[in-house]
Amino acid sequence: MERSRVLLEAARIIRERSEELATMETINNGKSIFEARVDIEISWQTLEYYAGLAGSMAGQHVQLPGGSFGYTRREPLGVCVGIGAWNYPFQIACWKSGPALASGNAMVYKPSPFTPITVVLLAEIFREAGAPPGLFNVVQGGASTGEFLSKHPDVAKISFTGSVPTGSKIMEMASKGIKPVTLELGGKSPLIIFSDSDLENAVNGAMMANFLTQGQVCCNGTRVFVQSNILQKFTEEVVKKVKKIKIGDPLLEDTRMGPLINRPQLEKVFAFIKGAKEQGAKVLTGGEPYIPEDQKLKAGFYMTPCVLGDCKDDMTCVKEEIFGPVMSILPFDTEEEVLERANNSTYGLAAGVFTRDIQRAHRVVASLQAGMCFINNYNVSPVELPFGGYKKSGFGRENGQVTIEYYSQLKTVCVEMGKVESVF
Ligand SMILES: NC(=O)c1ccc[n+]([C@@H]2O[C@H](COP(=O)([O-])OP(=O)(O)OC[C@H]3O[C@@H](n4cnc5c(N)ncnc54)[C@H](O)[C@@H]3O)[C@@H](O)[C@H]2O)c1
Ligand SMILES: O=CCc1c[nH]cn1
Repeated sequence: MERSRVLLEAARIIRERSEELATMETINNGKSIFEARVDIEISWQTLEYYAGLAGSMAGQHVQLPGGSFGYTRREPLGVCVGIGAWNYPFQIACWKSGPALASGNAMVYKPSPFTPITVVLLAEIFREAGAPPGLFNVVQGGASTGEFLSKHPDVAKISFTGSVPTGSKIMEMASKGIKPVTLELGGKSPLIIFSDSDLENAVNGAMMANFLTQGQVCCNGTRVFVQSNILQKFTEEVVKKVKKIKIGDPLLEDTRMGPLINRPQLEKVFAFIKGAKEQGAKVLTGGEPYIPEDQKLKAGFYMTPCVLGDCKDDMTCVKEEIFGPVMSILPFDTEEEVLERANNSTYGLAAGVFTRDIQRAHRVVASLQAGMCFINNYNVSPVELPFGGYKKSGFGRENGQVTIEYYSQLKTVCVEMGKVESVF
């Protein structure tokens, strides 16, 4: 209950300061203030949710013959390290610290060097909320700092959010110390639109699946499979909507797309679009540098959101994670065919299906190789639901009750009520 009170107070402070925190997150990352507000809301909800679980953590009591019994205790791991990506800086820190602190651990958190600011505010908020000094710590730095923390003998667990290559290195370092890891890695998720979908919903779902946070979202449904008989109508509607996305100063109320995180990321996205064109894809809209009118924004890393048509499964833009505002549209004919193509990826973070046929919806998600599946929506993140990947998208989960298991260890106590029967 003591941990619960600290988390609830931290959630209250975040709620009270949400406008200031959202503004800082926009400055930190470049995402629109509109989206940053949602991130902050999800963040305090996360702390409230784990505050609710903190007081009810319990083990099991197991009866054994002769009045003997056993019981289990759920115990903290110790010092947990959180290493975060730059796309949801404050929210990722709350997704990790909420369950870590609720379970009785301390946390050392390293944000991405591209977004160092808001997690420091989170640390101040935890202190103000009554967390003892040293319970939640922020260490700034890049790869070498992350490696130092991952190898440190006093660290009990590492929870990592980032790319597959870094995740693989972290797993290797953790293996030396036999430390548990949670890996929230990248994706190239499929979104399947059947012709019986509510078209307006499906189009809105595809927009949500591709263009939040300038397309820099791990679970984005960037391979949009559309049943051939609605391909033309769907594509027209999506292109119309994408052209209307308001790009510009992310601190303005009506902006929906700010700049990408940095110059290398922008150039990487343009290289994917160039490669897509060379491989035969057609740019239906966007994919160009965007120079805002406002003088002070001219050096920003802006681009117009892009839709690619005439895509094929073996194109690089369809196989690899772009991590930018680029949607690839792929036609399909049958359920069987689309399932095989959707699963033909080394990733397995998320997947989505739009259909009015509820039996088909459940049949399809049961066959999809992805940790987070959406039916008739995409990219909603309720804290009550576990989130995480299959295959190279990682393992372990964030959010939901199950995450307590990733931040605690189980002790079994066996109690003898009779005499010791020695075999010697
Ligand atoms: N599954 C998820 O929940 C999720 C969420 C957000 C982002 N991502 C993924 O993250 C990637 C983009 O983020 P990124 O560019 O920040 O990823 P990244 O792997 O480059 O960096 C992530 C973090 O790891 C640190 N790091 C880098 N090298 C390290 C090393 N050798 N040892 C220890 N730490 C190291 C970085 O400083 C940063 O804090 C994408 O692939 C995206 O899909 C996944
Ligand atoms: O980027 C992936 C999804 C997510 C949102 N918040 C943390 N991870």
